[in-house]
Amino acid sequence: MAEVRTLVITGNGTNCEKESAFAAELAGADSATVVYFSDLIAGRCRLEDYNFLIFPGGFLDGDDLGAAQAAALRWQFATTGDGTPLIDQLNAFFNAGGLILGICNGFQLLVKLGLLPAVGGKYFERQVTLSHNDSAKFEDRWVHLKANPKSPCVFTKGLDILEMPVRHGEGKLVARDEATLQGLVENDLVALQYAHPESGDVTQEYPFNPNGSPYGIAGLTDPTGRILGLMPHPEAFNHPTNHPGWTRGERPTLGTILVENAVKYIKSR
Ligand SMILES: NC(=O)CC[C@H](N)C(=O)O
Repeated sequence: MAEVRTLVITGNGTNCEKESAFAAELAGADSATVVYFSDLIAGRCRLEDYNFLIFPGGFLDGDDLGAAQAAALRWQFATTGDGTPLIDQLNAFFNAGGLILGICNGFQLLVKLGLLPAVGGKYFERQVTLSHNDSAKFEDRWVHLKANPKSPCVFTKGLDILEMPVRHGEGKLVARDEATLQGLVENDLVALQYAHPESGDVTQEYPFNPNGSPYGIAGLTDPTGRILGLMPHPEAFNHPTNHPGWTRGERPTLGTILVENAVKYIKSR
């Protein structure tokens, strides 16, 4: 049984790193370490020592130039203590079978880095982006999600309807053209979609779809299913009392089930 060594990367404006590490601990990970991006640059921490990487939510660089845009450039061009490109470590981490979870701002980073959706196995090539919500304002509310049973995603395996909070200003998936969007759907890279709370059907209706994302896209995976990026916050629903309906007896599945699935997957290898 493989040991689950989780790394949560913080600094430059993330704000959900502790909750993300807590979610991994709760899910049974053997360790969950929070490190600053600067620790990677200085060579004090190496990605090869871990097998589960979490990019947490927040406001990297204050969302200047677009959410996670500056951070994506930092990842692309930074070199580490020994002068080698940091991106090589990330590439090697993924090729060694590591799992990657990007939550909200972390999802924006994965998309801008081109790690998602990687249609056709083309990694580190930006294919889509996440842009301003149709409402043109920050959306802070609970949403219903439907997991796509056909998706290869290891995080959403066996799941159906989930509930989680969203809190973002730039959550609408935007592609160059309709064919690109179709490619995501046809390749089952859409892992999670906003759903109507009553029918459970995928929805474009505001506010159930909080940002106007086409096909209700709330989360994407890559062709291997080992990367998940999503706008909602699974780590923020780690106990029944987090849910607004808990005093009425509502007990939906915790958001942290996504992290549990990841931990189980690594342990089963
Ligand atoms: N909660 C988050 O991670 C927010 C992401 C980003 N800052 C946005 O507003 O879209």
